Amino acid sequence: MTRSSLTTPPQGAVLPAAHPGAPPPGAPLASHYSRCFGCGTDHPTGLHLTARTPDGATVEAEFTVGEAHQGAPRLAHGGVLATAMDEVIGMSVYLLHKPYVTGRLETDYLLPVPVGTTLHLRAWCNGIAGRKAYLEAEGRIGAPDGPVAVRAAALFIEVGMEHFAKYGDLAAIAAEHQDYEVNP
Ligand SMILES: CCCCC/C=C\C/C=C\C/C=C\C/C=C/CCCC(=O)SCCNC(=O)CCNC(=O)[C@H](O)C(C)(C)COP(=O)(O)OP(=O)(O)OC[C@H]1O[C@@H](n2cnc3c(N)ncnc32)[C@H](O)[C@@H]1OP(=O)(O)O
Repeated sequence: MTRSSLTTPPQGAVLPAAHPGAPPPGAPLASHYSRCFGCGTDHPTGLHLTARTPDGATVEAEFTVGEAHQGAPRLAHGGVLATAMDEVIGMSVYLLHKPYVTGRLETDYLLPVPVGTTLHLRAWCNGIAGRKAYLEAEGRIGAPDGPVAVRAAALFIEVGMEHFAKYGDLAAIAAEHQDYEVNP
């Protein structure tokens, strides 16, 4: 992955331990919001990513490129692929049971991805320093060990729940997340 210093963990960054409340290996990860473009089951044209964690810290998911995801004819749009990377990375940091948002997302496109392709996605954390989480993801064509089509590196920033109340709709999130303390 070609990555900038902004998405490279600094010295002293630590790898997070799996959260005790992480889902068991192989269990499906619930969507964090039913209308999310990446994982929402109620989104009409979203990516509908379904994911699981093999170890409580990393995430695996599949995304099949459809008609709604084209850029050039019959080829996936690069922005849609970046969304898939953002989402799977977001899911991995979400395993830490703290709210984070994407601060920076860097993407390398290595191969074109035709409509109908299933991308096998994987995301993991390279370290945490203060509010900053340094994460990475890859998407492989056709199989978990298939050729790499997309790689991404990201900096996610930890925020308080007030972030979602101030800028978004905290009530809509809270309605789907009884597990989060909304007014700590
Ligand atoms: C109930 C459950 C919890 C919530 C559930 C709902 C949603 C939660 C989201 C995800 C959940 C999970 C699963 C799946 C996920 C989805 C994937 C998609 C995720 C997204 O799609 S999310 C939307 C896009 N995202 C944004 O909408 C962010 C807009 N933005 C801001 O809201 C602010 O910009 C913020 C908060 C980022 C920082 O603002 P701030 O005021 O809090 O802090 P500040 O600016 O001081 O930054 C602190 C330190 O980070 C460094 N820093 C900041 N930004 C940087 C950058 N871009 N590059 C390099 N360094 C950066 C500074 O340089 C400083 O570094 P230092 O401390 O060393 O000085």
